[in-house]
Amino acid sequence: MVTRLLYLTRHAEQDLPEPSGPDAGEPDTGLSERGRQQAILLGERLRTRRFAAVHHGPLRRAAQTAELIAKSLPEVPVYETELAGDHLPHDTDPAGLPPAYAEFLTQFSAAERVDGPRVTADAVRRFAGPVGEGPAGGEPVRELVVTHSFLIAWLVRHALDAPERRWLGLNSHNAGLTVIRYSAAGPPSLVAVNDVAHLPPELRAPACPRTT
Ligand SMILES: O=C(O)[C@@H](CO)OP(=O)(O)O
Repeated sequence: MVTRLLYLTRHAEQDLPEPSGPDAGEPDTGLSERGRQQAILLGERLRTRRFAAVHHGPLRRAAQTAELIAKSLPEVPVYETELAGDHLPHDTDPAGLPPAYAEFLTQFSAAERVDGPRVTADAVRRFAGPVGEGPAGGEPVRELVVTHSFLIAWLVRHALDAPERRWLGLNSHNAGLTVIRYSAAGPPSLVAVNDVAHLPPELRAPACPRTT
């Protein structure tokens, strides 16, 4: 088995229009100008690493982030995958949770509570473990996944073997970097969590507010 270094980033800042009504839903918009700068800087930070692939979710904010990062990673294949999409990772029982978390969970439909955990379990099977084969010479396989806050929270929780409800409250910065190391020698280790050293202070957005 070959060690996998899984690089995870939440998409860069989204360009959000003014809310158009309580039932408008979340629009599938691309990046703001700040978001574009965040993505470019993350790409420059990753430029010296050798990646096997970049994967991104289908929504425009993730696709555009991946596209800008990939400009710094020529030769690296880029794949769109639903596994990196924005899904509720777990149908968490609100009983006993702090009221803010319980309230947060009420927004998800029955379908989202079934489909999200199923896709997320597939994502764990695909990304969260060492790989069967890799480059010669013992070099780890690096993959970058450009995704959304929920999947990063779930993979961090999974790496720590923390109770399932603890995905709540793990929030990611736009274009923040989390790196998880999976080897056959032991449990996953968190190499970096929500690292924004590549962003100047003015580009460090506050953490995703949804579950705080
Ligand atoms: O909607 C949100 O709060 C998160 C959930 O994953 O998505 P995003 O990272 O796209 O903001």
